Amino acid sequence: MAVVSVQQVSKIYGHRLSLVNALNNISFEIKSGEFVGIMGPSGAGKTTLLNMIATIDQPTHGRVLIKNQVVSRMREARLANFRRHELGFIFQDFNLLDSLTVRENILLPLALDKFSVAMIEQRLAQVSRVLGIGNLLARYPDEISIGQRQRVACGRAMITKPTLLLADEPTGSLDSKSATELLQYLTVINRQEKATILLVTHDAFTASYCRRILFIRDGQLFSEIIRNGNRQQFFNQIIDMQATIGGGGRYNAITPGH
Ligand SMILES: Nc1ncnc2c1ncn2[C@@H]1O[C@H](COP(=O)(O)OP(=O)(O)OP(=O)(O)O)[C@@H](O)[C@H]1O
Repeated sequence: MAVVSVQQVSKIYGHRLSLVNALNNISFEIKSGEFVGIMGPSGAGKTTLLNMIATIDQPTHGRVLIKNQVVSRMREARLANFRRHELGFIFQDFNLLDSLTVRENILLPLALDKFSVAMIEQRLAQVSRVLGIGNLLARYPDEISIGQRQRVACGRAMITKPTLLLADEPTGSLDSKSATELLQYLTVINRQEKATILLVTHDAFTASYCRRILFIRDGQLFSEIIRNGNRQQFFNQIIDMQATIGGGGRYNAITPGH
């Protein structure tokens, strides 16, 4: 089943005299349980595309469906509810609240729902186990490492068991060891929790954990590669494609093998 269906989406920013065609008639689908990356040179339209799928922004033309619902035309009140139940977000800068404990941060998305205490505890235990943060629950964000903070942010994104986990440069603020750990956790989440994951990255090492990469350039789908062999081979394929597409990335690739 297609979890995400992007149908002939275009996005034009600006006014009559200064129009920017950020996305240009782009179409693709993401199936349930996939782990997909979006890559492309700076200005290619990656964030714009992620924002459309995240329901943060709306296309100028075309439509975006998530679980067969047209989110690109949904009214805000319904959208807020949809977002809260169906989507999980992981940002580069974590967005944790410093005045709340790790436990409170993770449970925040459940605050508006009426779940039983037993259900909440069970889900928290599950998420903490998958992410290895069970011993950090009583601490505050400034009492844990950067890598642990990103795992907590990941826990908060997962707590509602969202249909789709969206990540914008999730390893951008992490050192290579923490980045590797996070990517291994995302792989476990993808396999064990059957979470569909979509991430945007400039970094070939991060992208090599995905199973499929969509490359975009000038707001259009340029190419797509699917992982068949091991991660090192996929990493090399990604580097080759980056060279083909031109522009590479803003960040230096973290070399694999860490
Ligand atoms: N709010 C906006 N108003 C006008 N133009 C915009 C706006 N947001 C993005 N753009 C333009 O749309 C194009 C795509 O931008 P976008 O941020 O999606 O690219 P990106 O691939 O995410 O780039 P980067 O890798 O540098 O983050 C760029 O030309 C950008 O300048």
